[in-house]
Amino acid sequence: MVTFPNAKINLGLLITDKRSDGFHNLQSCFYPVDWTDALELIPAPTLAFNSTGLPIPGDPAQNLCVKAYELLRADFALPPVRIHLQKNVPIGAGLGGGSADAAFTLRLLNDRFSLNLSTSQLEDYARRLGSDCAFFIQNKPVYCTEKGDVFAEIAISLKGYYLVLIYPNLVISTAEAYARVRPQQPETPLINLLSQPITSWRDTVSNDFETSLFPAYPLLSALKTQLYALGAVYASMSGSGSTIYGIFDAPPADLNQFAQYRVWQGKL
Ligand SMILES: C[C@](O)(CO)[C@H](O)COP(=O)(O)OP(=O)(O)OC[C@H]1O[C@@H](n2ccc(N)nc2=O)[C@H](O)[C@@H]1O
Ligand SMILES: Nc1ncnc2c1ncn2[C@@H]1O[C@H](COP(=O)(O)OP(=O)(O)OP(=O)(O)O)[C@@H](O)[C@H]1O
Repeated sequence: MVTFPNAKINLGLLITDKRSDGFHNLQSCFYPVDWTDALELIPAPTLAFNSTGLPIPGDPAQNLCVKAYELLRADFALPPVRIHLQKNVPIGAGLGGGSADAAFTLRLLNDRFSLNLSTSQLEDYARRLGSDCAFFIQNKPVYCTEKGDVFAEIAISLKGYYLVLIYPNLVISTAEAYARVRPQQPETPLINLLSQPITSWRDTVSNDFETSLFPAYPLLSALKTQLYALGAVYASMSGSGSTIYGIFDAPPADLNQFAQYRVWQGKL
């Protein structure tokens, strides 16, 4: 069985306070994007994992796909499998790539071995693997709060818009990015700002990680400025970076200026 774990972008990201467990509460909208890895799972004599494509730092035995398998094997009599991951989505990019791989592994195992786990049970397992993981179980636009793993409906559709993602070959660790932020309660909840027309977002919808990361990495704010200069209706950093995205009414004319970076473009 093969599936295609996709990336996400954050439409706004407000970090409101630090929790007693060391994590941060946030407000954001997660929006799925069609930049994908490929994940294959087949029964095998022993558990095996390998990946192709972008190199994944760290021990393969600690890969989030393996962790997802082991999490379910602790509760169910799962047979051994061979997991193959073709890694395309950049890492340390704010695109949730590793989290998607973990969530899609849970979903594949649930389907392949008829575990009959409900959506909310799968989300509970996903939460144990990472804050972003639970989103990828339903994988639809949501408003999220708390650690980024509690979801509410949001009436938002960017259908018809065009998205450009620029990954500037810069790995930003999520933990380090959180360590640099100063949490702050917003005057207006993000959901109210997102309910206004997208043309207003440039002045109202922000990503709090930009405040601490842009001074350290001027390239990131330069990329955002370039996307606005190309006509983006809205541009921002995704998650804890380093990907900068632009939302356009129509495909932008000239992306050659980003040739040295990894660029993804497509319809939303
Ligand atoms: C930046 C976002 O991508 C926004 O969508 C997410 O909040 C990050 O989620 P994630 O990569 O799944 O993060 P996790 O693997 O759960 O946590 C990595 C590290 O980030 C910090 N962390 C993460 C999520 C959160 N709400 N508060 C935090 O402080 C913690 O130091 C944690 O040790
Ligand atoms: N399947 C996987 N894909 C990517 N990274 C993985 C995976 N499994 C484990 N990891 C580990 O997670 C680290 C990346 O985590 P990090 O949260 O910074 O990035 P991310 O998963 O690309 O998404 P985001 O930046 O949105 O959180 C890698 O350095 C790697 O050690």
